[in-house]
Amino acid sequence: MDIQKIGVVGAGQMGNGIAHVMALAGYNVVMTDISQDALDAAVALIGRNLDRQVSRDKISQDAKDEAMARISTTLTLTDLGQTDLVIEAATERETVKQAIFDELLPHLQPHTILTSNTSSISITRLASRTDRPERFMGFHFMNPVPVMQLVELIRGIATNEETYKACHAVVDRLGKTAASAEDFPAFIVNRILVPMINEAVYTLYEGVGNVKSIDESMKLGANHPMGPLELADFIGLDTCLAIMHVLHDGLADTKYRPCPLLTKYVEAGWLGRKTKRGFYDYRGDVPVPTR
Ligand SMILES: CC(=O)CC(=O)SCCNC(=O)CCNC(=O)[C@H](O)C(C)(C)COP(=O)(O)OP(=O)(O)OC[C@H]1O[C@@H](n2cnc3c(N)ncnc32)[C@H](O)[C@@H]1OP(=O)(O)O
Ligand SMILES: NC(=O)C1=CN([C@@H]2O[C@H](COP(=O)(O)OP(=O)(O)OC[C@H]3O[C@@H](n4cnc5c(N)ncnc54)[C@H](OP(=O)(O)O)[C@@H]3O)[C@@H](O)[C@H]2O)C=CC1
Repeated sequence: MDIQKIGVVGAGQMGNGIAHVMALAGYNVVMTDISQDALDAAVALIGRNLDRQVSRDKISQDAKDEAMARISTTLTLTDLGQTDLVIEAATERETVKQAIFDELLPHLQPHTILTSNTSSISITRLASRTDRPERFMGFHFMNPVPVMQLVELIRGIATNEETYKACHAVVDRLGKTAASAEDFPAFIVNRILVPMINEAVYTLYEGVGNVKSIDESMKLGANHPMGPLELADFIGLDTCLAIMHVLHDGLADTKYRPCPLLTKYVEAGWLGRKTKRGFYDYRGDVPVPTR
């Protein structure tokens, strides 16, 4: 199947990264969001990230200019009607994703593949409520998208081989590595990574360490590039909590119980870097631990 035009729903940190790498690989991209501010911020950030790649001789100025010219934005979801592949990267809430699919589906061409960048939600369940479960799958990028090599591909129970192969070919064209994961809660990476983050929050909650000592211990003691609390802020605490709920509900095992302190931060609206406060406060020149 020949994929040329790609729709990206949600212009947050994942949506902008997905649009960036797709445009750089030569795909035409239409990005949509409910907020014009989010779209403007995403385009500006893509421009800055591409500039950095130019300044480090990773790409040419022409490649940057061509990539920017391939990205268009719209507030109207139905403008994605002429795309060959849609990647939904909106907020990690099933009702939000469901409402997007309900509005979008009547306008999609029959051949269009619909995918979700969900971190954890059942692909089979999302697919079952669409008109194309055989052309639906999980297309899970890692953050930051321009840097991370892996893309998890998750087939729902009904996903057909042609859809899987077409998505795999897109990952290949991006120069990234596809890993197949079965459709169980949070797939592979987040099944392992997010309980580790949740455990770091319990370590903080129980007073075993503070934010600085926990992050430093894991960076210097386990060679992680970021400490678990810094990483949680980077991912978004709302997303981390949503993933823990999916694991807890989907596997019915108390070992996945979300830490009450993680819930508290989300209740406060302290969602990490994107709201400028989480386990660190980012409002000043340097991040300051909040505990
Ligand atoms: C929740 C989910 O569903 C799944 C997930 O994504 S889980 C999260 C997975 N991601 C991780 O675990 C990331 C862990 N952190 C890291 O790997 C590193 O800290 C990092 C790559 C983010 C930054 O690395 P660093 O060495 O500290 O910083 P730095 O040297 O400034 O950056 C390395 C490169 O990344 C680029 N980069 C860093 N942050 C970036 C961003 N947000 N967007 C685009 N590019 C970025 C830099 O430009 C630099 O590029 P070059 O090599 O071309 O020069
Ligand atoms: N953060 C991460 O590290 C990773 C996240 N993911 C997944 O990617 C998805 C997006 O996450 P992320 O980018 O971090 O989240 P963000 O919160 O950064 O961005 C989500 C964006 O979606 C927008 N949005 C909300 N509702 C709609 C809608 N109905 N139509 C269009 N856009 C909408 C939000 O707008 P507004 O802000 O106005 O609500 C926001 O701009 C989630 O499913 C997440 O689990 C996958 C891999 C890694």
